[in-house]
Order: sequence, then structure tokens, then C-alpha cells
Amino acid sequence: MSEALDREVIIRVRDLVVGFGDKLVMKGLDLDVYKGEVLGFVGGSGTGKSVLTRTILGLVRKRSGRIEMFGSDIDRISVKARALIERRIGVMFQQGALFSGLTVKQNVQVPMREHLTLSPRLMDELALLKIELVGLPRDAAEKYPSELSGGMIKRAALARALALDPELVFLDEPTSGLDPIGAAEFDDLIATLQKTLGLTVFMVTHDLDSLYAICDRIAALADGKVIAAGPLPTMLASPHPWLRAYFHGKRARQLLGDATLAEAVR
Ligand SMILES: Nc1ncnc2c1ncn2[C@@H]1O[C@H](COP(=O)(O)OP(=O)(O)OP(=O)(O)O)[C@@H](O)[C@H]1O
Repeated sequence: MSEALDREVIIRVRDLVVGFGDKLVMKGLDLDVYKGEVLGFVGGSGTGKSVLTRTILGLVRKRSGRIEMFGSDIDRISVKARALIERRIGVMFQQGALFSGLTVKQNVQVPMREHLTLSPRLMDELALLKIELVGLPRDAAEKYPSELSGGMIKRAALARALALDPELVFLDEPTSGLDPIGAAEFDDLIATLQKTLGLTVFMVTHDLDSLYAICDRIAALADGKVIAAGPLPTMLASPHPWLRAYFHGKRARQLLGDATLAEAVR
């Protein structure tokens, strides 16, 4: 508790209500994301993980509630202040969402063009740095998304998310569609970048391996609310039926082993 009170909150969501027509997706949701952590955000299919991400990013309109980022209520700041906050954020959407008509380098330069005024040469150098940072070969820079493998597309999308040297990164199912080895390599990349760049990471994922391998805390969404949040042992010990099914199901047992799970709930 005192640890939580001491930590700087980068995203604070309070009493968030979001809906479409007469259907409510968020029903008074609260969430804190702390500076420097990797928060894994889980929930059943269609519970609203993407909607929450998009609402925090200002892409979906909320009905009520408060969203603060970097200490500012995003409804109460000027357009200029909002743009400054956007510069501190990187986003990797599901499936990469690269522009198919642009090369990898040009994709990485999109946020640079939007937010910075740089010479073409400097933009090229910066884009190449980001491309190397995510472990892509230099010659990937001139390739189009259709010429890349699934894993390379993810890396290119991550390079674009890092284009503006963000402090906070949103990753929407970063390892989906990758084979287990590719997914583990991508987890390692995220963990390394998070440590070396001091990033705060908000990661929506279905991938139990990622949760175990790289998340400092996990938050679970069900019925429009965060039903539990904390480090893995806290989540494993939760009596909530959805969490028990999720963390103690067959796949979890294969990953963690029965002994670890039994230890966690003792
Ligand atoms: N623009 C929209 N208009 C109407 N309903 C929407 C819209 N966007 C999302 N929804 C609905 O909101 C709910 C939550 O969707 P969301 O995509 O956030 O789920 P999710 O938890 O990310 O699911 P998954 O894990 O399958 O990606 C779903 O019922 C979806 O149909």
C-alpha cells in the first residue's frame, strides 16, 4: 500500500464510463499505471481492452469519468498542452497498423513529421536508429510492409511507436500472431527497451507467457471494471472466478506448474 502511494502515477483513470448506443463497455472503471512499470492488461474477448486504450488515447469519447496523464486531466488542458502530452506517448496498435504504401523508414518518420521539424537527413538518421534499436536489419528500412514477416512488422510498428522517444508506450497485443519463439524474442525486446529507455508500458495481452515474463503488475478487466490489479502472486491468489479460470486453467498450469500455483494461493 505505502509502495503504491509513493509511486508516481502516469495514467490515472477514475469512474470511467464508455458506451456505444445503449451498451455500456466501461461502467465506472478505475485504473492506475505507475511510472516505469510494465502493466499487463487482461480480460476476456470483447470486454473492452481496446476500447479502454482508445479512450485513454482520446480516440473514443467517454460518457463520464476522469482520465489523467502525466498529472494532467486531459479534458482540462489546452490543445497545445495536449499535443505536448501526445509527444510523450508511443502507440503500437494491434497487427502493427503500418501504412502499406510507405516503407518502414517512412512509417517510422510519420510521427516525426507530425510533431517535429527536422531536416530530411536528420529524420533518416533517426529512423535508422529506431529501426536498429528494435533489432531490424538496416535494409528493412526501404522495404514495404508487404515484404516483411509478421515478426518484422511488429518490430517496425514498435520502431514507429518509439519514434519520438516516448516515456509511455501503449502496446495492443504485441505478440499476437507470433510463434512462441518469436513471441519470446519480442517479450525480451520489450523488457530490454523498457529497462534501457526507462519506459512505462501499458500492454494489452492475451499472452500468458508475456504476463509471466515481463509484467510488473497485471490489471484484469471484467464487466466494465478493473476487478483486480497487482503483481502476479496477487492475481494468482485472487478468488475471483474469472481470474481463477484464467490463471489456474490448463495453459497456466502448463506454464507455471501446479506447485507454483498452489504456493501462490496458500
Ligand atoms: N466503435 C464501436 N461501436 C460499437 N461498439 C464497439 C465499438 N468499438 C468496440 N465496440 C464494442 O465494445 C466491446 C469491447 O470491444 P474491444 O474491442 O475493446 O474488446 P477487447 O477486450 O479488446 O477484445 P479482444 O480481446 O477480442 O480484442 C465489444 O462488445 C465491441 O463490439
